[in-house]
Amino acid sequence: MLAEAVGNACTASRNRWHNRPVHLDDVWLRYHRGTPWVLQAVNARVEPGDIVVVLGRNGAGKSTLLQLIAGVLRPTRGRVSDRPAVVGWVPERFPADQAGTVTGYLRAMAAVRGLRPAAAARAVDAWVQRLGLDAFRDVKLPELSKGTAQKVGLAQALLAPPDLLILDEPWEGLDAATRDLVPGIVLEVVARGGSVLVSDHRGETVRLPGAATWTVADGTLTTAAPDSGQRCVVEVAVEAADLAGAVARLREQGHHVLRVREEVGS
Ligand SMILES: Nc1ncnc2c1ncn2[C@@H]1O[C@H](COP(=O)(O)OP(=O)(O)OP(=O)(O)O)[C@@H](O)[C@H]1O
Repeated sequence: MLAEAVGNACTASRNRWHNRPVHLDDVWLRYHRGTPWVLQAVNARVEPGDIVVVLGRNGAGKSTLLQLIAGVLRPTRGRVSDRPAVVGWVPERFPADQAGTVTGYLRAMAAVRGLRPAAAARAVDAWVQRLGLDAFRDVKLPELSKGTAQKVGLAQALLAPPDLLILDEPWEGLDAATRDLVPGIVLEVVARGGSVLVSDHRGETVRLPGAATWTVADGTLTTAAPDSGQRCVVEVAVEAADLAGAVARLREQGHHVLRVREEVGS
């Protein structure tokens, strides 16, 4: 199901103009005729470079909204337009009841995303290493633990660098070590001009400082821009021989250097 959904999302959106905001125009969704609306009259845009955290209680409609933006669901009314060429979608629960091994599945997903076999193999190796999946390369998907399956779900979304990365509750299913990798992965997507949406019902937004927040409640969406006064601490390791120069450059660029210490374990 995921392969099909991702394939649909990719082909439906291929050839669209890159680096334009994704628009949601008067989007309404209900799952079945005659049932209550899950989302009503939603208008929003996701700019390139945006990080958006989607908040809301259980059942509020966060996953529904993310799936509409990913192109996995179609609005009942209204439209989602200007979705970029490569959309990475990580569902809340990776559907592990599929045939194949971890590497077999990931290579197939890389092919769905248009990677040639050599590039696919390189991308799979890189993400298998980075996400600590090496020991599970030849394990069949249904035999994976829930947390390991979630990592495969994350890897498949990153095989081709996504212009839009959509993570549904990444803090829920992933192990602690992988959760710690998520902010860095998000920043890499944004640094390349992509945008990222992350849903979160546990209030772990602190892991993504500088993000805009969207709140889903009673079928409506309320958006809030990032706090413009907020500052973040970035730890940067530099060569000791270049320390003075690096500190001077950071100060020239207007950054506040808080302290300098030796890197432990280097
Ligand atoms: N496939 C579906 N068919 C019918 N109703 C659905 C379906 N998926 C979700 N819903 C309903 O739509 C509403 C919104 O669900 P959704 O999963 O989007 O909420 P959520 O905010 O992501 O919740 P959670 O935090 O628990 O994941 C809920 O009432 C849910 O029961």
